[in-house]
Amino acid sequence: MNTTILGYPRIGARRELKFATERYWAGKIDTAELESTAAELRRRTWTELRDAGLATIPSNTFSYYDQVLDTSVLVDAVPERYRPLRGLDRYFAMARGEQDVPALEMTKWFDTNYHYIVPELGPGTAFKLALGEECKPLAEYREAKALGIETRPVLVGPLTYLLLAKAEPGAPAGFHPLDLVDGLVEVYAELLERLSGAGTQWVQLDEPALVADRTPEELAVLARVYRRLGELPSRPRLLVATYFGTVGAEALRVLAATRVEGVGLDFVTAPGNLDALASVGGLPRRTVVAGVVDGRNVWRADQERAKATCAALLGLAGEVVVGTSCSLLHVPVDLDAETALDPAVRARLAFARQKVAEVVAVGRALREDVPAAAPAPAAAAGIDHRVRARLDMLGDARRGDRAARFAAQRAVLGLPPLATTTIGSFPQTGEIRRARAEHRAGRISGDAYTQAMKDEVAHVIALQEKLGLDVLVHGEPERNDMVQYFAEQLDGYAATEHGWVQSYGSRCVRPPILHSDVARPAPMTVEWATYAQSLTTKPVKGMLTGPVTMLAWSFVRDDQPLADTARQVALALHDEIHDLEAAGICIIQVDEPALRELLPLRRAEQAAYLDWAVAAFRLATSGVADSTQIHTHMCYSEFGEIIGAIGDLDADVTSVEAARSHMELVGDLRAAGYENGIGPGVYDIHSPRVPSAGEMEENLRRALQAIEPDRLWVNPDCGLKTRAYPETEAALRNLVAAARSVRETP
Ligand SMILES: Nc1nc2c(c(=O)[nH]1)N[C@@H](CNc1ccc(C(=O)N[C@@H](CCC(=O)N[C@@H](CCC(=O)N[C@@H](CCC(=O)O)C(=O)O)C(=O)O)C(=O)O)cc1)CN2
Ligand code: MET
Ligand SMILES: [Zn+2]
Repeated sequence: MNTTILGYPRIGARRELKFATERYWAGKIDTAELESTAAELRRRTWTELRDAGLATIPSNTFSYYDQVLDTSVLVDAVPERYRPLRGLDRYFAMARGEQDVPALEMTKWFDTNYHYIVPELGPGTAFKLALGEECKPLAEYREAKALGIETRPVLVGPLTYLLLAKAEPGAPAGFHPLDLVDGLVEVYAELLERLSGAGTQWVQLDEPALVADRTPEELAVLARVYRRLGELPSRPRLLVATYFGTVGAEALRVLAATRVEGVGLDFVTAPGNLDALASVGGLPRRTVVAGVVDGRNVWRADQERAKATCAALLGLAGEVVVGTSCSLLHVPVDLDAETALDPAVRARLAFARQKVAEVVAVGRALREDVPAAAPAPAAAAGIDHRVRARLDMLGDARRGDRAARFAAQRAVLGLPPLATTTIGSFPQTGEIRRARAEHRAGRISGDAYTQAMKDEVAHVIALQEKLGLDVLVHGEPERNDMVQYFAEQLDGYAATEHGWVQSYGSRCVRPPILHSDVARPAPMTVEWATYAQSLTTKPVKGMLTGPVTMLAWSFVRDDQPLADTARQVALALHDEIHDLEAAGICIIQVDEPALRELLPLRRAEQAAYLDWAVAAFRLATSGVADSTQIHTHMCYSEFGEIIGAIGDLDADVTSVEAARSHMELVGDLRAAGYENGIGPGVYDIHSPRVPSAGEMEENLRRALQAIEPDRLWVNPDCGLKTRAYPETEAALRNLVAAARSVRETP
């Protein structure tokens, strides 16, 4: 039985790529050194996969920043403003921006916490294949081959690429990136011919866009793309990989009518793929890569079940290949690196390396027709009867009337129109992280660590007063991450030491593992908030992470509905909010940046999700005084489908990422009936670039066309933790100046 995986983490078991890239950006190493680190990581991955006994090994799963950006560079979809730059400098400028060239947009990759760089296309985009060393899939294929390893290059499929792209600013109204399909397909055709010339046997074209609802026009494009590629006289065999959901029968029928040799289907998220396959009469002469090992969650596979799924497929496909449900990019590298996990939890886990072994084991069990070696993973989980009883008793979660709240808050807070604030975090400096690492390693005491963080809070408060911000934050220095920090204090969650997963570019997260019932043994943030508030007469916002985001950015138990788990987290937050309120904190922000992320890809499933997601937020924020102002924050999103839900959260103020999408959102929110405060991010914090006061002022004036000044808040588009102090201070100074200037001359 053939075995494969759809992709592998590229950041390195010890985040080697992250550190090398950041050193390159800081000018501490040169291109050659960065490239040699990258080559070493690729070599290790390929040899490890080969040595694990995997039959077919993917390549071109490496990236310096993002695979969609790689594709843009590969097909020369490089907007004019980056053209004066070359090579890696151009590549990183597209990803991160430079002082006078803003970055491309970045957004969520489907329903994951991975972010891709959005291609910007226009009628004038002329696709052209990058050649030589710049032709990355070919270069990587040859590099692996030189190591004696035959690989299957992985490409973003043309349809998915175009569907993820956006029209460049100023493109004619009727233009859609899909209009460019013919030109793009010719570039893929040329690439396939070149790969074939180099000896490539199989190419994987990732088309996860096929698991969302697609129009007949889009399906027609799908047909056009794969008919053309299928007809090429000399080409590798084509595996069209889908993942994250159920492929529609229509899309499968389209693929079946082309010469595509293989299709990848996700049987973990979407057992319905079995029916979809059956409904088109199977794919009798094709290869089906059966995604039976979960590429997105960390639970050990039930190998007997995986084997049974593959066995059920045998009658529906010409060949069945045991595989992962998606790329392993979304899970940590190696469970063996974890030494401190509770053994009972650990026994239930598998990370990327272990998942490769699971794929190989299922393949062997099928081939040799023996039972799969490992027993089914032990069932969950600690039950907390008290939490369950409280949740059973809770009634309707609601707050007072909007107008009454607005008046009560105005009386208590007395804020100016266009109130200025930030999203919560201030720069996480090397010193802060070092202090935390020292504390973790036992080299400094808990008291010394706490003191160092308090000093940082005092510094952040003083800085905000100096800058003249209206609503202050404590800066979150004590938090390693906005989810992990809370997870470490809640029962039912476990944290990893090395379980890093790429979130975007060089940025990684260690998603905690939610394995049992969640409960809050003690207040989590009250001391930090009250300490910060004691240093200033201006209001300090308390800062919490909302229930949906606490799930979206964790690995969550799959033995009960997410909605039930969300209510447990919401109850813990509810208690925290009441403790903050009792301690005199008048403004509390409950971040839900991942509200959009968990939205099901299929429209039919979205309403049910939004119901429980909104209910969890409302449960968390229910019962506070009218005069307590609840904020929420969202970022990285196409907000279209959730715009109604944002209103239903009924936060008093919502700050949203809008800088890279030019304030359109304020009007959209109002049009959807949202009446509370809005803080559209007036500048993009993901880039070190410092926007001028004039630029931010322009954004504010645009926003004022859709909202009254006393409902408009002025803030960056996300937290400042990834920035350094010099640019942060400069940008915030400009932000305050912009707000003042608009207040003075409306
Ligand atoms: N979970 C999550 N998902 C999210 C976001 C988020 O904030 N959290 N934001 C959005 C964007 N994604 C982001 C993801 C990561 C980071 C980020 O800054 N990550 C940091 C790591 C953050 C962290 O956990 N830091 C820890 C551990 C730091 C660390 O590695 N320390 C070193 C030592 C460092 C030293 O000695 O200087 C070590 O232990 O080896 C801490 O502060 O304690 C990074 O990659 O650099 C930012 C945004 C969407 N998804
Ligand atoms: C990814 S949303 C970040 C919100 C958080 N309060 C911060 O400022 O970092
Ligand atoms: Zn944010």
